[in-house]
Amino acid sequence: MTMRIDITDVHRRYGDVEALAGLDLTVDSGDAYGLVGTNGAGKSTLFGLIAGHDRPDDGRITVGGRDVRETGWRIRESIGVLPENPGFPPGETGRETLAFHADVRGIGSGPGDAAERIAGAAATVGLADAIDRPIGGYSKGMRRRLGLAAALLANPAVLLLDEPTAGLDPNGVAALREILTRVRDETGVTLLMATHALREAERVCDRVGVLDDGRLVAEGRPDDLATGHDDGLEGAFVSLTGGGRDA
Ligand SMILES: Nc1ncnc2c1ncn2[C@@H]1O[C@H](COP(=O)(O)OP(=O)(O)OP(=O)(O)O)[C@@H](O)[C@H]1O
Repeated sequence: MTMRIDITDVHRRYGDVEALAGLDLTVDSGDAYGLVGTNGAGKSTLFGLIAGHDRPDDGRITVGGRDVRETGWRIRESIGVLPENPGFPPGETGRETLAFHADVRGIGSGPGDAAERIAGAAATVGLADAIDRPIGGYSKGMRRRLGLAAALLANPAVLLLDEPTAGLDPNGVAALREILTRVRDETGVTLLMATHALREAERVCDRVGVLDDGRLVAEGRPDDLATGHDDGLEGAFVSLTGGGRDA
């Protein structure tokens, strides 16, 4: 199953700060969309709203045509989230942590079902051999992949990835890219990825949107956006966001 994301005139204010200022954005079913923006542009705020952890002050967000505020847990099971820094207990094994996530989210109703999902998700992210080792011994890339396995447990139709490659070495970045490409090919999942890694967005995403001060200031295919800029997408980003003044 795959689902489209529609964000229409969404506002979210924190006191005087307007984190999202009338955001309109659509991610087509099965597309990979890269949301790039300056620090504080509103990316994490948007993810919290889509995942149903927070509510917009105005506007509407639908996933698969259903309002994320009204449809409760069933729609949220369709959305997998990889937070930038998933906190995992270092003394637990990967399997114990995934079992906890499956339990909390009610994944796997029949006997053996959750265990099967856990083994499948671990294999998908290349952690089958490490799944019974304590997470304290995992590298950053392995912890990120464990976070991805947790997000994949429910076989989501939509994946939200917040800075998935931040802090990873080039091998870790390549491994994550390979996994995401495979998951997309196999499941047709819709992917929305917030990132500062512009070259990665160029490689992975069908479309890229530039978020600045809570609004989308440009979007398109990465090569179209990059056209006319010596530094490709990076040059386009700098000129669109005023040189990254908050960085
Ligand atoms: N809980 C909060 N209370 C007050 N202000 C907040 C809160 N959450 C976010 N903000 C503000 O809203 C704006 C958008 O923040 P957000 O974290 O969504 O941006 P971001 O694009 O994810 O940034 P980064 O790239 O640094 O992670 C910022 O000005 C931030 O300071």
